[in-house]
Amino acid sequence: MHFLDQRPSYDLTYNDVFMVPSRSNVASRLDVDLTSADGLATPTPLVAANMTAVSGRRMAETMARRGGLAIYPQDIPSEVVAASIGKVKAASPVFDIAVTVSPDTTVGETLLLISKRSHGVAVVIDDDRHVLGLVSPQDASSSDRFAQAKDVMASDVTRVTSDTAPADVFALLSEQHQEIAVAVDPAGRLVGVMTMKGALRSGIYSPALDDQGRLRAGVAVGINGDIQAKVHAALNAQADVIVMDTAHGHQEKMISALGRAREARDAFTAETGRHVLIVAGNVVTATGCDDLIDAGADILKVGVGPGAMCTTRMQTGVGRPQFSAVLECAEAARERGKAVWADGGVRHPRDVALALAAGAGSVMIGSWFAGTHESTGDQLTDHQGRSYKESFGMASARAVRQRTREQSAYQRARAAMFEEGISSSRMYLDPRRPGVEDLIDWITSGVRSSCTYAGARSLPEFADRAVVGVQSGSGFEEGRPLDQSW
Ligand SMILES: NC(=O)C1=CN([C@@H]2O[C@H](COP(=O)(O)OP(=O)(O)OC[C@H]3O[C@@H](n4cnc5c(N)ncnc54)[C@H](OP(=O)(O)O)[C@@H]3O)[C@@H](O)[C@H]2O)C=CC1
Ligand SMILES: Nc1nc2c(ncn2[C@@H]2O[C@H](COP(=O)(O)O)[C@@H](O)[C@H]2O)c(=O)[nH]1
Repeated sequence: MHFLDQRPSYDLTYNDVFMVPSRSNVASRLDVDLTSADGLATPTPLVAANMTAVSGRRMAETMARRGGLAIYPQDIPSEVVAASIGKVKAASPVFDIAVTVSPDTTVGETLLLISKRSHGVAVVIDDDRHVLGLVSPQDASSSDRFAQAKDVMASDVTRVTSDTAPADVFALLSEQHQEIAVAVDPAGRLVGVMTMKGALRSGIYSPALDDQGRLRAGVAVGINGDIQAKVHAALNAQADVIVMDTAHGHQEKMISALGRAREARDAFTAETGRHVLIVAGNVVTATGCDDLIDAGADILKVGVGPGAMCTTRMQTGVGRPQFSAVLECAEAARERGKAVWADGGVRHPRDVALALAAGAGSVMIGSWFAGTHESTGDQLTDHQGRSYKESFGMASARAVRQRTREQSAYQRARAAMFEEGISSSRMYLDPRRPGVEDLIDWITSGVRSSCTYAGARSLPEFADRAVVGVQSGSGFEEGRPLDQSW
Protein backbone atom coordinates (compact mmCIF):
# COMPACT_ATOMS: atom_id res chain seq x y z
CA MET A 1 0.00 0.00 0.00
CA HIS A 2 1.07 3.56 -0.23
CA PHE A 3 0.01 6.74 1.47
CA LEU A 4 -2.09 9.30 -0.39
CA ASP A 5 0.25 11.98 0.95
CA GLN A 6 3.50 11.49 2.83
CA ARG A 7 3.85 8.69 5.36
CA PRO A 8 3.33 10.49 8.68
CA SER A 9 6.07 10.56 11.27
CA TYR A 10 3.61 9.51 14.00
CA ASP A 11 1.77 6.23 14.49
CA LEU A 12 -1.78 5.53 13.38
CA THR A 13 -4.77 3.54 14.60
CA TYR A 14 -7.37 2.05 12.28
CA ASN A 15 -9.62 5.03 13.03
CA ASP A 16 -6.91 7.43 11.87
CA VAL A 17 -6.88 6.16 8.30
CA PHE A 18 -9.09 5.73 5.26
CA MET A 19 -8.67 4.35 1.75
CA VAL A 20 -9.37 6.18 -1.50
CA PRO A 21 -10.73 4.29 -4.52
CA SER A 22 -8.47 3.65 -7.51
CA ARG A 23 -9.31 2.87 -11.13
CA SER A 24 -10.38 -0.76 -11.19
CA ASN A 25 -11.08 -3.48 -13.72
CA VAL A 26 -12.55 -5.87 -11.15
CA ALA A 27 -16.15 -6.13 -12.26
CA SER A 28 -17.62 -8.06 -9.35
CA ARG A 29 -16.92 -8.37 -5.66
CA LEU A 30 -17.25 -12.11 -6.12
CA ASP A 31 -14.17 -11.99 -8.40
CA VAL A 32 -12.00 -11.27 -5.35
CA ASP A 33 -10.01 -14.17 -3.92
CA LEU A 34 -9.70 -13.74 -0.13
CA THR A 35 -7.19 -16.55 0.43
CA SER A 36 -4.90 -15.59 3.31
CA ALA A 37 -1.39 -14.55 2.39
CA ASP A 38 0.31 -16.03 5.46
CA GLY A 39 1.56 -19.41 4.28
CA LEU A 40 -1.53 -21.16 5.64
CA ALA A 41 -3.62 -20.15 2.61
CA THR A 42 -6.93 -20.35 4.45
CA PRO A 43 -9.80 -19.35 2.13
CA THR A 44 -10.92 -16.61 4.54
CA PRO A 45 -8.27 -14.42 6.24
CA LEU A 46 -9.88 -14.45 9.70
CA VAL A 47 -8.72 -16.10 12.92
CA ALA A 48 -10.74 -16.36 16.14
CA ALA A 49 -8.44 -15.41 19.02
CA ASN A 50 -6.96 -17.84 21.50
CA MET A 51 -9.12 -16.47 24.29
CA THR A 52 -11.04 -18.67 26.72
CA ALA A 53 -14.21 -16.63 26.19
CA VAL A 54 -13.95 -17.01 22.42
CA SER A 55 -12.53 -20.21 20.97
CA GLY A 56 -13.73 -23.73 21.69
CA ARG A 57 -15.14 -26.52 19.56
CA ARG A 58 -18.13 -24.66 18.13
CA MET A 59 -16.04 -21.64 17.18
CA ALA A 60 -13.33 -23.87 15.66
CA GLU A 61 -15.78 -25.84 13.57
CA THR A 62 -17.74 -22.83 12.36
CA MET A 63 -14.70 -20.70 11.56
CA ALA A 64 -13.10 -23.52 9.57
CA ARG A 65 -16.33 -24.33 7.73
CA ARG A 66 -16.35 -20.72 6.52
CA GLY A 67 -12.69 -20.77 5.56
CA GLY A 68 -11.05 -19.25 8.64
CA LEU A 69 -9.45 -20.65 11.75
CA ALA A 70 -9.89 -20.63 15.51
CA ILE A 71 -7.05 -21.06 17.98
CA TYR A 72 -7.63 -23.00 21.21
CA PRO A 73 -6.28 -20.97 24.17
CA GLN A 74 -3.20 -22.03 26.09
CA ASP A 75 -5.10 -22.53 29.37
CA ILE A 76 -7.06 -25.61 28.34
CA PRO A 77 -5.61 -28.99 29.46
CA SER A 78 -4.00 -30.79 26.51
CA GLU A 79 -6.26 -33.85 26.77
CA VAL A 80 -9.34 -31.60 26.58
CA VAL A 81 -7.92 -29.85 23.51
CA ALA A 82 -7.16 -33.23 21.90
CA ALA A 83 -10.71 -34.48 22.46
CA SER A 84 -12.20 -31.25 21.17
CA ILE A 85 -10.04 -31.10 18.01
CA GLY A 86 -10.89 -34.76 17.44
CA LYS A 87 -14.55 -33.74 17.23
CA VAL A 88 -13.77 -30.83 14.92
CA LYS A 89 -11.87 -33.20 12.61
CA ALA A 90 -14.80 -35.62 12.66
CA ALA A 91 -17.32 -32.88 11.79
CA SER A 92 -18.77 -32.47 8.32
CA PRO A 93 -17.03 -29.65 6.43
CA VAL A 94 -20.38 -28.81 4.84
CA PHE A 95 -23.25 -29.52 7.25
CA ASP A 96 -23.50 -27.89 10.69
CA ILE A 97 -23.29 -30.01 13.80
CA ALA A 98 -26.84 -30.20 15.13
CA VAL A 99 -27.95 -29.49 18.68
CA THR A 100 -29.42 -32.84 19.68
CA VAL A 101 -31.78 -33.84 22.48
CA SER A 102 -33.52 -37.06 23.39
CA PRO A 103 -37.33 -37.31 23.24
CA ASP A 104 -37.63 -36.86 27.00
CA THR A 105 -35.30 -33.86 27.38
CA THR A 106 -37.26 -31.04 28.98
CA VAL A 107 -38.28 -28.02 26.93
CA GLY A 108 -36.35 -25.77 29.34
CA GLU A 109 -33.11 -27.65 28.74
CA THR A 110 -33.75 -27.84 25.00
CA LEU A 111 -34.20 -24.08 24.75
CA LEU A 112 -30.91 -23.49 26.57
CA LEU A 113 -29.13 -25.81 24.15
CA ILE A 114 -30.67 -24.19 21.05
CA SER A 115 -28.88 -20.91 21.86
CA LYS A 116 -25.52 -22.71 21.51
CA ARG A 117 -25.82 -22.72 17.73
CA SER A 118 -27.08 -20.29 15.14
CA HIS A 119 -29.42 -22.57 13.24
CA GLY A 120 -32.19 -22.15 15.83
CA VAL A 121 -33.47 -25.72 16.32
CA ALA A 122 -32.72 -28.87 18.28
CA VAL A 123 -32.93 -32.23 16.53
CA VAL A 124 -34.69 -34.93 18.54
CA ILE A 125 -32.93 -38.27 18.07
CA ASP A 126 -33.24 -41.76 19.50
CA ASP A 127 -30.40 -43.83 20.98
CA ASP A 128 -29.24 -44.84 17.49
CA ARG A 129 -29.19 -41.21 16.26
CA HIS A 130 -32.28 -41.72 14.10
CA VAL A 131 -34.07 -38.41 13.60
CA LEU A 132 -37.50 -38.17 15.25
CA GLY A 133 -38.30 -34.47 14.90
CA LEU A 134 -37.24 -30.87 15.40
CA VAL A 135 -37.87 -28.41 18.22
CA SER A 136 -37.68 -24.66 17.62
CA PRO A 137 -38.26 -21.91 20.21
CA GLN A 138 -41.57 -21.16 18.44
CA ASP A 139 -42.70 -24.80 18.87
CA ALA A 140 -41.88 -24.58 22.55
CA SER A 141 -43.22 -21.11 23.26
CA SER A 142 -46.67 -22.15 24.44
CA SER A 143 -45.64 -25.17 26.50
CA ASP A 144 -44.25 -25.18 30.02
CA ARG A 145 -40.51 -25.67 30.63
CA PHE A 146 -41.01 -29.17 32.08
CA ALA A 147 -42.80 -30.52 29.02
CA GLN A 148 -40.66 -32.90 26.97
CA ALA A 149 -39.14 -32.49 23.52
CA LYS A 150 -41.32 -35.26 22.11
CA ASP A 151 -44.46 -33.31 23.15
CA VAL A 152 -43.56 -30.18 21.21
CA MET A 153 -41.41 -31.41 18.30
CA ALA A 154 -42.43 -31.03 14.67
CA SER A 155 -42.08 -34.30 12.81
CA ASP A 156 -42.30 -33.01 9.21
CA VAL A 157 -38.54 -32.93 8.74
CA THR A 158 -36.83 -32.18 5.40
CA ARG A 159 -34.27 -34.97 5.07
CA VAL A 160 -31.38 -35.01 2.62
CA THR A 161 -28.47 -37.36 2.13
CA SER A 162 -25.09 -36.10 3.26
CA ASP A 163 -23.85 -35.84 -0.33
CA THR A 164 -26.65 -33.49 -1.41
CA ALA A 165 -25.20 -30.35 -2.99
CA PRO A 166 -25.89 -27.16 -0.96
CA ALA A 167 -27.61 -25.58 -3.99
CA ASP A 168 -30.03 -28.55 -4.06
CA VAL A 169 -30.65 -28.21 -0.33
CA PHE A 170 -31.45 -24.54 -0.90
CA ALA A 171 -33.87 -25.37 -3.73
CA LEU A 172 -35.58 -28.09 -1.69
CA LEU A 173 -36.03 -25.86 1.37
CA SER A 174 -37.38 -23.04 -0.70
CA GLU A 175 -39.81 -25.39 -2.49
CA GLN A 176 -41.02 -26.91 0.78
CA HIS A 177 -41.13 -23.56 2.64
CA GLN A 178 -38.91 -25.04 5.33
CA GLU A 179 -36.10 -23.35 7.26
CA ILE A 180 -33.74 -26.24 7.83
CA ALA A 181 -32.78 -29.58 6.28
CA VAL A 182 -31.46 -32.56 8.22
CA ALA A 183 -28.73 -34.64 6.58
CA VAL A 184 -28.80 -38.36 7.33
CA ASP A 185 -26.55 -41.28 6.42
CA PRO A 186 -27.83 -44.31 4.45
CA ALA A 187 -29.01 -45.86 7.73
CA GLY A 188 -31.08 -42.76 8.50
CA ARG A 189 -28.75 -41.56 11.26
CA LEU A 190 -28.16 -37.85 11.81
CA VAL A 191 -25.11 -36.32 10.10
CA GLY A 192 -25.82 -32.59 10.40
CA VAL A 193 -28.16 -29.77 9.49
CA MET A 194 -28.24 -26.99 6.91
CA THR A 195 -30.33 -23.82 6.82
CA MET A 196 -31.06 -21.88 3.63
CA LYS A 197 -28.47 -19.33 4.69
CA GLY A 198 -26.01 -22.15 5.36
CA ALA A 199 -26.63 -23.53 1.86
CA LEU A 200 -26.02 -20.09 0.40
CA ARG A 201 -22.83 -19.68 2.43
CA SER A 202 -21.54 -23.06 1.27
CA GLY A 203 -21.66 -21.68 -2.27
CA ILE A 204 -19.66 -18.59 -1.30
CA TYR A 205 -17.09 -19.91 1.17
CA SER A 206 -14.69 -22.82 0.86
CA PRO A 207 -13.87 -24.55 4.14
CA ALA A 208 -10.35 -24.46 5.60
CA LEU A 209 -9.30 -28.09 5.27
CA ASP A 210 -6.24 -30.13 6.21
CA ASP A 211 -4.56 -32.52 3.78
CA GLN A 212 -7.12 -35.19 4.68
CA GLY A 213 -10.08 -32.96 3.87
CA ARG A 214 -10.94 -32.28 7.54
CA LEU A 215 -11.62 -28.92 9.18
CA ARG A 216 -8.52 -27.13 10.44
CA ALA A 217 -7.86 -25.71 13.94
CA GLY A 218 -4.91 -24.22 15.83
CA VAL A 219 -3.61 -24.43 19.39
CA ALA A 220 -1.85 -21.79 21.51
CA VAL A 221 1.07 -22.67 23.77
CA GLY A 222 2.46 -20.38 26.49
CA ILE A 223 6.16 -19.79 27.05
CA ASN A 224 6.40 -21.35 30.52
CA GLY A 225 6.86 -25.02 31.45
CA ASP A 226 7.89 -27.90 29.22
CA ILE A 227 7.51 -26.34 25.78
CA GLN A 228 8.52 -29.40 23.82
CA ALA A 229 5.97 -31.55 25.63
CA LYS A 230 3.25 -28.94 25.08
CA VAL A 231 4.03 -28.52 21.39
CA HIS A 232 4.22 -32.27 20.96
CA ALA A 233 0.84 -32.68 22.69
CA ALA A 234 -0.72 -30.02 20.42
CA LEU A 235 0.70 -31.67 17.30
CA ASN A 236 -0.51 -35.08 18.42
CA ALA A 237 -3.90 -33.49 19.03
CA GLN A 238 -3.84 -32.74 15.26
CA ALA A 239 -3.33 -28.98 15.56
CA ASP A 240 -2.84 -27.44 12.12
CA VAL A 241 -0.96 -24.43 13.44
CA ILE A 242 0.85 -23.71 16.72
CA VAL A 243 0.65 -20.22 18.26
CA MET A 244 3.43 -19.39 20.72
CA ASP A 245 1.67 -16.82 22.83
CA THR A 246 2.73 -14.24 25.38
CA ALA A 247 2.00 -10.58 26.05
CA HIS A 248 5.61 -9.50 25.48
CA GLY A 249 6.77 -11.63 22.58
CA HIS A 250 10.06 -9.77 22.13
CA GLN A 251 11.71 -11.32 25.17
CA GLU A 252 14.52 -13.87 25.64
CA LYS A 253 12.17 -16.36 27.19
CA MET A 254 10.05 -16.38 24.02
CA ILE A 255 13.16 -16.71 21.87
CA SER A 256 14.30 -19.79 23.73
CA ALA A 257 10.74 -21.21 23.89
CA LEU A 258 10.45 -20.75 20.12
CA GLY A 259 13.73 -22.62 19.60
CA ARG A 260 12.32 -25.56 21.59
CA ALA A 261 8.99 -25.37 19.81
CA ARG A 262 10.73 -25.46 16.46
CA GLU A 263 12.77 -28.53 17.49
CA ALA A 264 9.60 -30.34 18.55
CA ARG A 265 7.83 -29.31 15.34
CA ASP A 266 10.75 -30.38 13.12
CA ALA A 267 10.98 -33.76 14.86
CA PHE A 268 7.24 -34.20 14.28
CA THR A 269 7.63 -33.28 10.60
CA ALA A 270 10.45 -35.81 10.20
CA GLU A 271 8.34 -38.49 11.89
CA THR A 272 5.00 -37.85 10.17
CA GLY A 273 5.71 -35.80 7.04
CA ARG A 274 3.23 -33.20 8.33
CA HIS A 275 4.69 -29.67 8.48
CA VAL A 276 2.88 -27.33 10.87
CA LEU A 277 3.60 -23.60 10.87
CA ILE A 278 4.48 -21.73 14.07
CA VAL A 279 2.99 -18.32 14.83
CA ALA A 280 4.68 -16.27 17.57
CA GLY A 281 3.96 -12.99 19.33
CA ASN A 282 3.00 -10.52 20.27
CA VAL A 283 5.31 -7.94 18.78
CA VAL A 284 4.88 -4.46 17.30
CA THR A 285 8.31 -3.60 15.87
CA ALA A 286 10.44 -4.68 12.93
CA THR A 287 13.24 -5.73 15.30
CA GLY A 288 10.78 -7.84 17.28
CA CYS A 289 9.78 -9.56 14.04
CA ASP A 290 13.38 -10.13 12.98
CA ASP A 291 14.32 -11.69 16.32
CA LEU A 292 11.33 -14.05 16.33
CA ILE A 293 11.92 -15.02 12.70
CA ASP A 294 15.55 -15.80 13.59
CA ALA A 295 14.25 -17.94 16.45
CA GLY A 296 11.98 -19.95 14.15
CA ALA A 297 8.64 -18.17 13.77
CA ASP A 298 6.84 -18.63 10.45
CA ILE A 299 4.19 -16.00 11.18
CA LEU A 300 4.33 -13.07 13.61
CA LYS A 301 1.35 -12.09 15.73
CA VAL A 302 1.21 -8.29 15.88
CA GLY A 303 -0.50 -6.12 18.47
CA VAL A 304 0.31 -4.88 21.93
CA GLY A 305 -2.52 -3.16 23.69
CA PRO A 306 -5.24 -2.67 21.03
CA GLY A 307 -7.48 -5.46 22.36
CA ALA A 308 -10.93 -4.70 23.74
CA MET A 309 -10.18 -6.62 26.97
CA CYS A 310 -6.75 -5.05 27.32
CA THR A 311 -5.55 -2.70 30.05
CA THR A 312 -1.86 -2.88 29.06
CA ARG A 313 -1.67 0.61 27.57
CA MET A 314 -3.37 2.26 30.52
CA GLN A 315 -1.41 0.20 33.03
CA THR A 316 2.05 0.40 31.45
CA GLY A 317 2.01 3.03 28.71
CA VAL A 318 3.33 0.29 26.41
CA GLY A 319 1.88 -0.68 23.02
CA ARG A 320 1.59 0.86 19.61
CA PRO A 321 -1.28 2.14 17.47
CA GLN A 322 -2.31 -0.94 15.56
CA PHE A 323 -2.38 0.22 11.92
CA SER A 324 1.26 1.38 12.10
CA ALA A 325 2.32 -1.70 14.06
CA VAL A 326 0.85 -3.97 11.39
CA LEU A 327 2.33 -1.90 8.56
CA GLU A 328 5.87 -1.90 9.95
CA CYS A 329 5.80 -5.56 10.98
CA ALA A 330 4.27 -6.71 7.68
CA GLU A 331 7.04 -4.89 5.78
CA ALA A 332 9.72 -6.45 7.99
CA ALA A 333 8.21 -9.93 7.70
CA ARG A 334 7.80 -9.68 3.92
CA GLU A 335 11.51 -8.86 3.55
CA ARG A 336 12.24 -12.18 5.23
CA GLY A 337 9.62 -14.12 3.25
CA LYS A 338 7.28 -14.32 6.26
CA ALA A 339 3.86 -12.92 7.17
CA VAL A 340 1.98 -11.37 10.08
CA TRP A 341 -1.39 -11.74 11.73
CA ALA A 342 -2.94 -8.43 12.85
CA ASP A 343 -4.16 -9.24 16.36
CA GLY A 344 -6.68 -7.13 18.25
CA GLY A 345 -8.56 -3.88 18.07
CA VAL A 346 -10.96 -4.91 15.31
CA ARG A 347 -14.41 -3.40 15.88
CA HIS A 348 -15.74 -2.88 12.34
CA PRO A 349 -15.32 -4.65 8.99
CA ARG A 350 -13.26 -1.62 7.84
CA ASP A 351 -10.59 -2.46 10.44
CA VAL A 352 -10.09 -5.88 8.86
CA ALA A 353 -9.80 -4.27 5.41
CA LEU A 354 -7.27 -1.76 6.71
CA ALA A 355 -5.18 -4.46 8.42
CA LEU A 356 -5.08 -6.42 5.15
CA ALA A 357 -4.22 -3.24 3.23
CA ALA A 358 -1.34 -2.73 5.67
CA GLY A 359 -0.08 -6.15 4.65
CA ALA A 360 -1.48 -8.54 7.28
CA GLY A 361 -1.78 -12.13 6.08
CA SER A 362 -4.78 -12.74 8.33
CA VAL A 363 -6.65 -10.84 11.01
CA MET A 364 -7.28 -12.15 14.52
CA ILE A 365 -10.48 -11.16 16.30
CA GLY A 366 -11.35 -11.80 19.94
CA SER A 367 -13.99 -9.78 21.76
CA TRP A 368 -16.20 -9.12 18.74
CA PHE A 369 -16.51 -12.88 18.21
CA ALA A 370 -17.09 -13.40 21.95
CA GLY A 371 -20.55 -11.89 21.42
CA THR A 372 -21.82 -14.69 19.16
CA HIS A 373 -23.67 -18.00 19.54
CA GLU A 374 -20.48 -19.93 18.78
CA SER A 375 -18.21 -18.48 21.49
CA THR A 376 -17.62 -20.63 24.54
CA GLY A 377 -19.72 -18.79 27.13
CA ASP A 378 -23.32 -19.29 28.12
CA GLN A 379 -25.81 -16.88 26.62
CA LEU A 380 -27.18 -14.56 29.32
CA THR A 381 -29.92 -11.95 29.30
CA ASP A 382 -29.77 -8.49 30.90
CA HIS A 383 -32.64 -6.68 32.63
CA GLN A 384 -33.78 -5.24 29.28
CA GLY A 385 -33.96 -8.70 27.72
CA ARG A 386 -30.83 -8.23 25.58
CA SER A 387 -28.68 -11.31 25.03
CA TYR A 388 -24.99 -11.18 25.87
CA LYS A 389 -22.01 -13.34 26.68
CA GLU A 390 -19.38 -12.67 29.28
CA SER A 391 -15.88 -12.00 28.00
CA PHE A 392 -12.56 -11.50 29.80
CA GLY A 393 -8.93 -10.84 28.95
CA MET A 394 -6.31 -13.58 28.99
CA ALA A 395 -4.14 -11.47 31.30
CA SER A 396 -7.03 -10.61 33.62
CA ALA A 397 -7.05 -11.75 37.24
CA ARG A 398 -9.70 -14.29 36.25
CA ALA A 399 -7.57 -15.84 33.48
CA VAL A 400 -4.39 -15.70 35.56
CA ARG A 401 -6.16 -17.57 38.40
CA GLN A 402 -7.13 -20.27 35.91
CA ARG A 403 -3.67 -20.46 34.27
CA THR A 404 -1.84 -20.72 37.59
CA ARG A 405 -4.27 -23.20 39.18
CA GLU A 406 -1.53 -25.77 39.77
CA GLN A 407 0.86 -23.34 41.50
CA SER A 408 1.13 -22.54 45.21
CA ALA A 409 -1.23 -20.01 46.78
CA TYR A 410 1.71 -17.61 47.14
CA GLN A 411 2.74 -17.92 43.48
CA ARG A 412 -0.87 -17.44 42.39
CA ALA A 413 -1.31 -14.34 44.51
CA ARG A 414 1.93 -12.91 43.14
CA ALA A 415 0.94 -13.64 39.53
CA ALA A 416 -2.44 -11.99 40.10
CA MET A 417 -0.69 -8.70 40.91
CA PHE A 418 0.31 -8.36 37.26
CA GLU A 419 -3.14 -8.36 35.71
CA GLU A 420 -3.36 -6.52 32.37
CA GLY A 421 -6.89 -7.31 31.30
CA ILE A 422 -10.54 -6.97 32.15
CA SER A 423 -12.03 -9.84 34.18
CA SER A 424 -15.63 -9.36 33.18
CA SER A 425 -17.21 -7.60 30.27
CA ARG A 426 -20.52 -8.00 28.46
CA MET A 427 -20.37 -8.69 24.74
CA TYR A 428 -23.90 -8.18 23.44
CA LEU A 429 -25.12 -10.33 20.58
CA ASP A 430 -26.10 -8.12 17.68
CA PRO A 431 -29.75 -9.11 17.04
CA ARG A 432 -29.09 -8.76 13.28
CA ARG A 433 -25.85 -10.73 13.45
CA PRO A 434 -25.94 -13.07 16.44
CA GLY A 435 -23.78 -15.80 14.91
CA VAL A 436 -20.11 -15.69 14.02
CA GLU A 437 -21.06 -16.59 10.43
CA ASP A 438 -23.19 -13.43 10.27
CA LEU A 439 -20.12 -11.43 11.30
CA ILE A 440 -17.94 -13.29 8.81
CA ASP A 441 -20.47 -12.44 6.06
CA TRP A 442 -20.42 -8.80 7.09
CA ILE A 443 -16.64 -8.61 7.30
CA THR A 444 -15.85 -10.50 4.11
CA SER A 445 -18.40 -8.60 2.06
CA GLY A 446 -16.77 -5.39 3.30
CA VAL A 447 -13.29 -6.67 2.47
CA ARG A 448 -14.34 -7.90 -0.98
CA SER A 449 -15.75 -4.46 -1.66
CA SER A 450 -12.58 -2.74 -0.37
CA CYS A 451 -10.53 -4.87 -2.77
CA THR A 452 -12.64 -3.87 -5.76
CA TYR A 453 -12.37 -0.19 -4.78
CA ALA A 454 -8.59 -0.68 -4.88
CA GLY A 455 -8.75 -2.68 -8.13
CA ALA A 456 -7.41 -5.83 -6.47
CA ARG A 457 -8.40 -9.44 -7.16
CA SER A 458 -6.42 -10.97 -4.30
CA LEU A 459 -5.10 -9.93 -0.91
CA PRO A 460 -1.46 -9.55 -2.03
CA GLU A 461 -2.73 -7.28 -4.84
CA PHE A 462 -4.81 -5.37 -2.31
CA ALA A 463 -1.81 -4.82 -0.01
CA ASP A 464 0.10 -3.63 -3.05
CA ARG A 465 -2.52 -1.30 -4.56
CA ALA A 466 -4.35 0.19 -1.56
CA VAL A 467 -4.01 3.96 -1.18
CA VAL A 468 -4.34 5.12 2.40
CA GLY A 469 -4.91 8.62 3.71
CA VAL A 470 -4.79 10.03 7.22
CA GLN A 471 -7.95 11.58 8.61
CA SER A 472 -8.99 13.77 11.51
CA GLY A 473 -11.39 12.62 14.20
CA SER A 474 -14.19 14.38 12.32
CA GLY A 475 -13.19 12.52 9.14
CA PHE A 476 -13.82 9.27 10.97
CA GLU A 477 -17.02 10.61 12.50
CA GLU A 478 -18.35 11.69 9.09
CA GLY A 479 -18.19 8.07 7.91
CA ARG A 480 -20.47 6.78 10.65
CA PRO A 481 -24.05 6.08 9.62
CA LEU A 482 -26.80 7.86 11.56
CA ASP A 483 -29.76 6.02 12.96
CA GLN A 484 -31.73 9.25 13.41
CA SER A 485 -31.72 12.73 11.91
CA TRP A 486 -29.28 15.39 13.16
N1 LIG B 1 -1.63 -8.49 22.84
C1 LIG B 1 -1.53 -7.90 23.98
O1 LIG B 1 -1.43 -6.67 24.08
C2 LIG B 1 -1.51 -8.70 25.23
C3 LIG B 1 -1.93 -9.99 25.23
N2 LIG B 1 -2.00 -10.68 26.40
C4 LIG B 1 -2.46 -12.07 26.36
O2 LIG B 1 -2.67 -12.54 27.67
C5 LIG B 1 -2.26 -13.89 27.79
C6 LIG B 1 -1.29 -14.06 28.91
O3 LIG B 1 -0.03 -13.58 28.52
P1 LIG B 1 1.17 -13.38 29.54
O4 LIG B 1 0.85 -12.33 30.52
O5 LIG B 1 2.37 -13.21 28.73
O6 LIG B 1 1.17 -14.69 30.41
P2 LIG B 1 2.07 -15.94 30.64
O7 LIG B 1 1.41 -16.62 31.74
O8 LIG B 1 2.26 -16.65 29.37
O9 LIG B 1 3.45 -15.35 31.18
C7 LIG B 1 4.48 -14.89 30.37
C8 LIG B 1 5.86 -15.09 30.97
O10 LIG B 1 6.68 -14.03 30.53
C9 LIG B 1 7.22 -13.29 31.67
N3 LIG B 1 7.16 -11.85 31.37
C10 LIG B 1 8.18 -11.01 31.41
N4 LIG B 1 7.84 -9.77 31.09
C11 LIG B 1 6.54 -9.83 30.83
C12 LIG B 1 5.59 -8.85 30.48
N5 LIG B 1 5.90 -7.56 30.32
N6 LIG B 1 4.34 -9.24 30.31
C13 LIG B 1 3.99 -10.53 30.50
N7 LIG B 1 4.83 -11.49 30.85
C14 LIG B 1 6.11 -11.14 31.02
C15 LIG B 1 6.31 -13.68 32.81
O11 LIG B 1 7.03 -13.68 34.02
P3 LIG B 1 6.47 -12.90 35.32
O12 LIG B 1 4.99 -13.22 35.40
O13 LIG B 1 7.24 -13.46 36.43
O14 LIG B 1 6.71 -11.46 35.04
C16 LIG B 1 5.87 -15.07 32.46
O15 LIG B 1 6.78 -16.01 32.89
C17 LIG B 1 -1.75 -14.29 26.42
O16 LIG B 1 -2.80 -14.92 25.74
C18 LIG B 1 -1.41 -12.97 25.77
O17 LIG B 1 -1.50 -13.00 24.37
C19 LIG B 1 -1.63 -10.13 27.57
C20 LIG B 1 -1.23 -8.82 27.64
C21 LIG B 1 -1.06 -8.01 26.45
N1 LIG C 1 -3.49 -6.60 27.17
C1 LIG C 1 -4.30 -7.66 27.04
N2 LIG C 1 -4.53 -8.13 25.81
C2 LIG C 1 -5.31 -9.20 25.73
C3 LIG C 1 -5.90 -9.78 26.84
N3 LIG C 1 -6.62 -10.82 26.42
C4 LIG C 1 -6.47 -10.89 25.10
N4 LIG C 1 -5.69 -9.91 24.68
C5 LIG C 1 -5.26 -9.61 23.32
O1 LIG C 1 -6.35 -9.06 22.59
C6 LIG C 1 -6.50 -9.79 21.37
C7 LIG C 1 -7.92 -9.75 20.87
O2 LIG C 1 -8.31 -8.41 20.68
P1 LIG C 1 -9.84 -7.99 20.48
O3 LIG C 1 -9.84 -6.51 20.38
O4 LIG C 1 -10.29 -8.64 19.23
O5 LIG C 1 -10.57 -8.49 21.66
C8 LIG C 1 -6.02 -11.17 21.74
O6 LIG C 1 -5.71 -11.97 20.64
C9 LIG C 1 -4.82 -10.85 22.60
O7 LIG C 1 -3.69 -10.54 21.86
C10 LIG C 1 -5.64 -9.23 28.11
O8 LIG C 1 -6.13 -9.69 29.16
N5 LIG C 1 -4.84 -8.16 28.15
